[in-house]
Amino acid sequence: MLDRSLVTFITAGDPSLKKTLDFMLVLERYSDVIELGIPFSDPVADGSVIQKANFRALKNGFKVRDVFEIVREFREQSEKKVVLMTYYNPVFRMGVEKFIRLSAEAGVDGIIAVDLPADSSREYVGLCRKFNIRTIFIASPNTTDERLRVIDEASTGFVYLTSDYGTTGKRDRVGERAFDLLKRAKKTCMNPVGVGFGVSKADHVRSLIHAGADGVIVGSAIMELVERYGENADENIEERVRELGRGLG
Ligand SMILES: O=P(O)(O)OC[C@@H](O)[C@@H](O)c1c[nH]c2ccccc12
Repeated sequence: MLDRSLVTFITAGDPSLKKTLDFMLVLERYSDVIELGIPFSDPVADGSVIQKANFRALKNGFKVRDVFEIVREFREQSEKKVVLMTYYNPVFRMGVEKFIRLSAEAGVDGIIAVDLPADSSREYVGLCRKFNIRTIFIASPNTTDERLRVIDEASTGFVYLTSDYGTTGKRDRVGERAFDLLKRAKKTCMNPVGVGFGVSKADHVRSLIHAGADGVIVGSAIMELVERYGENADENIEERVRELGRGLG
């Protein structure tokens, strides 16, 4: 699913469903995969920028079903890959099979269920295979090689490497931990690997791709623009994503 790819993340429904579609149509011109986040009331893996985006979207009345409608409308205008990012709770509440089926019908390519451990995902992975949805599981710097193998086996899209401990959010630099994990993952995993958490400058993108990453994921550096400019963020997003893409070489 990744090959020198820029993956761009936005939270669905912030500041509105209509603007989410507009932003996706900006992102798709400069990125290879769009990761669309489903707002959740207790986003424990997220730093303050994306937390606040979640709360704004929920306050605006976002419903999980809305995300399928956005993807359906996006599909009328673009063939770029779309991956849903969600906590497991909304999937579980809707019913796992129904969630995956509605995703597939809308034109979703993959799902990241961020708090579903790879080793308890058998049923979920089987259903994703059935509906032709790629699975993406997450590994972090403290993940052992043995666990990396389990994560790789459950994944069919790519393996998501978090650059650091803690939550999503911009960081000044890409630390050694990210490069260590990347090196281990490239040895251990059959899937392509993407690195996210803190990637916010073209230089970060360049150094990760140079170190062997198949893709990088950028979220907070985009969502902070939505926080600042709201409905009018399109041009700022375009400028930032274009600049980040330069790092792909
Ligand atoms: O925001 P950052 O630091 O650029 O990281 C990407 C991230 O936003 C996106 O992939 C994401 C948003 N919420 C998540 C929760 C868990 C894992 C990943 C995510």
